[in-house]
Formats: sequence, structure tokens, C-alpha cells
Amino acid sequence: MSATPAPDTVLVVDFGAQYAQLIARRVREARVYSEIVPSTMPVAEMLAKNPAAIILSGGPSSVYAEGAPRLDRELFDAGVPVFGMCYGFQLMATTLGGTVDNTGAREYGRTELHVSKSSSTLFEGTPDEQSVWMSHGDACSAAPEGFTVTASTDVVPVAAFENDEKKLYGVQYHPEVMHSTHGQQVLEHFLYRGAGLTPNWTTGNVIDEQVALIREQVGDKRAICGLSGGVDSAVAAALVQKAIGAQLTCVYVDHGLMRKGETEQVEKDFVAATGVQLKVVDAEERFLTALAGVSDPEQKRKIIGREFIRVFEQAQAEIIADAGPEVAFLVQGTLYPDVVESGGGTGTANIKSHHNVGGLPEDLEFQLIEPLRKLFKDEVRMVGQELGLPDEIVQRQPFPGPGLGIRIVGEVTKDRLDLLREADAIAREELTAAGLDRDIWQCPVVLLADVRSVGVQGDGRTYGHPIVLRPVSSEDAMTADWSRLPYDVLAKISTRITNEVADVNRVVLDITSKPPGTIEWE
Ligand SMILES: Nc1ncnc2c1ncn2[C@@H]1O[C@H](COP(=O)(O)OP(=O)(O)OP(=O)(O)O)[C@@H](O)[C@H]1O
Ligand SMILES: O=c1[nH]c(=O)c2[nH+]cn([C@@H]3O[C@H](COP(=O)(O)O)[C@@H](O)[C@H]3O)c2[nH]1
Ligand SMILES: NC(=O)CC[C@H](N)C(=O)O
Ligand SMILES: [Mg+2]
Repeated sequence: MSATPAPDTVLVVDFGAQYAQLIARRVREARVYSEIVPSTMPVAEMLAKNPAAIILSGGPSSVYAEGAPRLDRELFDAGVPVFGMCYGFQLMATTLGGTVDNTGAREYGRTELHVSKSSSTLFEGTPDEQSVWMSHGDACSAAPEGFTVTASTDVVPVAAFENDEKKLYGVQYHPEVMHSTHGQQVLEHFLYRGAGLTPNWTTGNVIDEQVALIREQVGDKRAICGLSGGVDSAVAAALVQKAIGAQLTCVYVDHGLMRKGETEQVEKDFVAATGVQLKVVDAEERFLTALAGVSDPEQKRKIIGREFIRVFEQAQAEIIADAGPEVAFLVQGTLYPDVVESGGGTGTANIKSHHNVGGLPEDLEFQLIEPLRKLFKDEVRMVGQELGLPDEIVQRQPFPGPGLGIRIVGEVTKDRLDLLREADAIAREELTAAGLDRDIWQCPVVLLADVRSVGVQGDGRTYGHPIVLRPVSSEDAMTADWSRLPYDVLAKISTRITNEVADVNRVVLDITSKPPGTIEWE
């Protein structure tokens, strides 16, 4: 059995850009399949992938500096359409004989672009004056021979160029960010007009392709899937179930770090929607014992990651003991950003150990099945919808695998978890009642267990803990902004938490974007 042929692929070459993933997403939004490769990959290897087009990302280096990442000229002579953005644009310029240096013409942020050739491939049908997002200190002062300059700004004479004959295009700005008002249109012009691609990639293709692959991989063995109630594992499980039906058993680990009502919800919603076999493991004592006395965030994360796998192994043994073929596979809801961040990117720093990637023990007894590892969250939601999962599952806000364990700043204890569960339930209830669930990406509720402050309640002195509300808006959790929630909703949450949750006498709002803050506090 063979899977469907690989779709036309656009390679996004990552020069250490903040936005390489965003570029890949925007290409997919244009319904063309894209993948990210590091700029250290030899050009021959890139071309061997037979890309339909190549996009060169931005990056922090200066093209003229020693040791700056470069590309073999062969890439531009191979007949593959190329679109350079910022550093990629500058690299294309210098490699092909143009001039780039530090002219003092720096631009950061919103900039007015003057389009001089609106009939060009990239700018056709876009206005002569448009807002674009710039972030550069170097500038191109002369385009390579054979290129037409198609746009400028008040400070840079060459802000875009094209060589239609060779299918080479470049812009100094960042068309991938929202603030570039016609960015998506320009990108689509490159893909459809420049590279001649057809917008036909859909998440539907992914389902057929993965179902075929998984059937082939699993054969007549069995698989388990860690099911958290979250979107990723629910969609992964539904996809694998479509492929191998009853050969799949889902395992939900109640590690005592879940929110109020979560276990019941998984049992009710997911089993009702899919009819999947579900094994619920009560592992609260095991996790809380392992976490006793630990307050360092990374240590907590590693302990939780390790205990998860041990529970899956135990479940595996129990399922095998029930008779039937070997349980050889572990299904995970790993997404593309997880994969890129844990090694694919160029020199990305390790900010937090995520329990399901990188944190897996060396002696893992399972082969992994990760059908979503090429997809972004919004695409996973689309796959879920196509698989017929209900909105309550597909549109759920993300909740981290380590659960409330990383929302208690300080040691994790049963009492503190119970307290936080109450506060979290109130916040969620009020946000839902106010109809705000779709407006926010997620709203962590955090207990500062080692902080106390003085309060007055019922004419008496209190010395209680603060609760932090962290509502954020985001597209993919890579960057986020704090949500401007209506004051009356915040007031209601604050009043209810301080009235209803013992030992909490203060509610504070986190108004930090990401960066510099992350979404979770630990
Ligand atoms: N309580 C749990 N029981 C079993 N597996 C879990 C549990 N929590 C997390 N996992 C596993 O870890 C993986 C990663 O968790 P993560 O929170 O990133 O994804 P998710 O919960 O499926 O989706 P979402 O990001 O929407 O919360 C899940 O896909 C799932 O396989
Ligand atoms: O499954 C998970 N395991 C983890 O260890 C983990 N840590 C953070 N998150 C979620 O990831 C997103 C980004 O979070 P941060 O800004 O805190 O890094 C947010 O959506 C977080 O809720 C996790 N999810
Ligand atoms: N964002 C970028 O790609 C910047 C490119 C280059 N480092 C500059 O400053 O001009
Ligand atoms: Mg989750």
C-alpha cells in the first residue's frame, strides 16, 4: 500500500529568524505545503528534496560579516523560484552581485513602502503606498544585474526587487507579519504567479496519508495513546482510531494535577464522540510522592515527564496481560512547533523541557506514532473537525501536560492543588459565562504558594496567598499578548475567588506579553 504522493513543497530556509515558523504557516494558509530547513543544510540536499519553491527567511546576521550564513550560488541557478525576505533578500542581493552594507539606514517597525512598479509579479493589484513591517540595520543599495527594483522607502532605495526571467524575488520587509498590510497577498503572488503553484493543499490530504501510513506501520500489533482531553492528543487518537480501530487503547493519566471536572469530561466527551477504548489510571499518589519537596520548575517538569512514561509502561503491561497482540506503539500528539523547537531550529535556547518532547527516557520501550508532527495547532483543529470531533474538544484551550503542577510557584501539595482547582474553576466558569472562551488562547490561574500578603476580611486580619490570572491571546503560543478582559469580568472573578477560596485574599492580573514572559509561570 502506498501513501498519496508528496505535495508540492515550499522549503523555508531558516537563517535564525524569529519568524520562520510564521512564514511556513502563511504558506500553508495559502494552501501550499511548506517545511522548514536549517540554513546549514547543504544546497544540494535542499535541491534533492525537489522543492517547488524556496523562501529565504530573515536572520540576525549581517551578510558581509565573517561567519555569516551563506548559500551556494547554485541555489539561484537551479531554476527553482526563490523569494528572499530581509536577511534572505540581502543574501540574494550579495550572492548575485548587488551591494548590501551598513548604510545607517535602519528601520524597525511600521514603515511606509512606496511601490514603483505595481504591475510587477509581487505587487500586482496592491496599492502604491502600503504599510510594511521592517526590522533591519543593513540595506541593499544596488540590486544585482538583471533585477528590477519594484519598491523603496524613505530611507532605503531598494526595498524590493524581481527577476521574472530567473524567478527570483526579494523584499527587505517581513510580508509574513500581520502588520504588513498586503503581506499575504504578496506572498501568494510569489507562490501562484512567480512559482506557478496551485493552492490545493488541505488538511484532508493529511488524514488519508496518515491513515495509510499508520495502518502499514502498526500492522496487526496494538498501540496506546496518552489521552489528556486536550486538542492534540484527542485529534491524534481519533486519527489513529480511524486507521486501526480497536487495536488502539487510550490511556488517561489522572496525575492529581488536573483541573476540576477534567477526568469526568474526558470520559464523557471523548468516549461519547469516538467510542474509543479508554483506560483511566489513578496515579495521583505516585505523582504527588515524586513531587514532594520539589519547587524548582525544571525539576518538576522532568519528574512529571518520567512518571508519565512509567505509567504508560504499566498500562502497556496490563493491557498485554488482558491477552491480545503486543502493544508496541505509543501515540503522541506532538505538533510541528514542538519538533522545530526541540532541535530543528538554529541555536534555539532551551526555555522549558516539555514533557513529551526531548524529555522522553532513553530506554523507551515503545515505537512512537506522531501523526501531527508536521502540523500547526490551527491545522490540527481543522483535522479534528474533519474527523467529526465535536467543538467542545476541537476548540478547547490548551492545557499543559504537567497541569497545575507548574501553576503552583513553590512545592506542590494536595492542599495547594485543591485550593488552585477551586480558583481555576471559578475563573473558567466566569470566562465561559461572559462568552470569552474563543477570544482568549488560554488563561492560566497561578498560585503563589510561597508569597503571603496581609488582608482584611470580615473585620479580621488575614495573611493569605495571591492568585494570578494570566489571560493571553495568541496564534500559536510562540508569542502572546495579555488579553484586555472587561473590567467587570475581572472584578467578578476576583470577588468570587477571594470570597469562595479559603486562604486566598488577593487576585492579581499578569499584564506581560510573551516575550518577555512565557505563558506559564514555570
Ligand atoms: N493526563 C494525561 N494523560 C495521558 N496523556 C497525557 C496527559 N497529559 C498529557 N498527555 C500526553 O502528552 C501529550 C502532550 O500534551 P499537550 O498538553 O501538549 O497536548 P494535548 O493535551 O493533547 O493538547 P493541548 O495542547 O490542547 O492541551 C498529549 O498529546 C498526550 O499524549
Ligand atoms: O503539553 C505541554 N507540556 C508542557 O510541558 C508545557 N509547558 C507549557 N505548555 C503550553 O505550551 C504553551 C507555551 O507555554 P510557555 O509560553 O509557558 O512556554 C502554552 O500553551 C502552555 O500551556 C506545555 N504543554
Ligand atoms: N530581520 C532581518 O533579517 C535582519 C537582517 C540583518 N541582520 C539586518 O539587520 O539588516
Ligand atoms: Mg494538554
